[in-house]
Amino acid sequence: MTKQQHFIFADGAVSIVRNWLSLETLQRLQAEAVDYPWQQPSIQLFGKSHRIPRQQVWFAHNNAGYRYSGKIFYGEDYPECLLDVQSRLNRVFKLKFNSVLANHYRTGMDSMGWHSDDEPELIASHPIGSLTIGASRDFCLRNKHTRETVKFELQSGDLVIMWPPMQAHWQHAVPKRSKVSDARLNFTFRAINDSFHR
Ligand SMILES: O=C(O)CCC(=O)C(=O)O
Ligand SMILES: [Fe+2]
Repeated sequence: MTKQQHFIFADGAVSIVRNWLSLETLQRLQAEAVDYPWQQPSIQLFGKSHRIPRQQVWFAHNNAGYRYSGKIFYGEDYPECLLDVQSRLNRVFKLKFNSVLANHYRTGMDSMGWHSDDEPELIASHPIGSLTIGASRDFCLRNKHTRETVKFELQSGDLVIMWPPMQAHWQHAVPKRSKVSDARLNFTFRAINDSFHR
């Protein structure tokens, strides 16, 4: 039995299912991800161009467009194992994920800053699901209004579901951890309106 934890806030909720991915699927997905078309796009910050501190790939049904880091990315076709995992998530939790941002944190020096997954092309009434493989990292949540923060350590195989209206009221981040030398993969599944950027 996998361990489940549910955190209910006044303005959102988070579920964590520890060890949701079997070791076999985890290894298959990790092997598949070696060949993903990883990118490290640049963003403009205070007039200067910076590469994001991690690698990313956007996969989406119907090659749906997603605007992040100031650019529109059109979704790559789904790799086989990632599609299997998404189908299983959709079946088990009765969800409609149709896109996923894959993140590769090469070491603890790679990170993701505070943000909400609240872009207008995402369907706000649908949860966000996130899977972790590899190094354990802290996943931090911060309430936009009260600044309350909550920290979870995510381990290989863990599934997180952020339920609406979490993205409207909370931000999340994966801070740098200089002592971590191993890589971490994260897959953040979303439901996107695929006719938004046409
Ligand atoms: O790596 C993580 O756990 C979070 C990724 C994330 O927040 C995102 O892709 O929007
Ligand atoms: Fe996010």
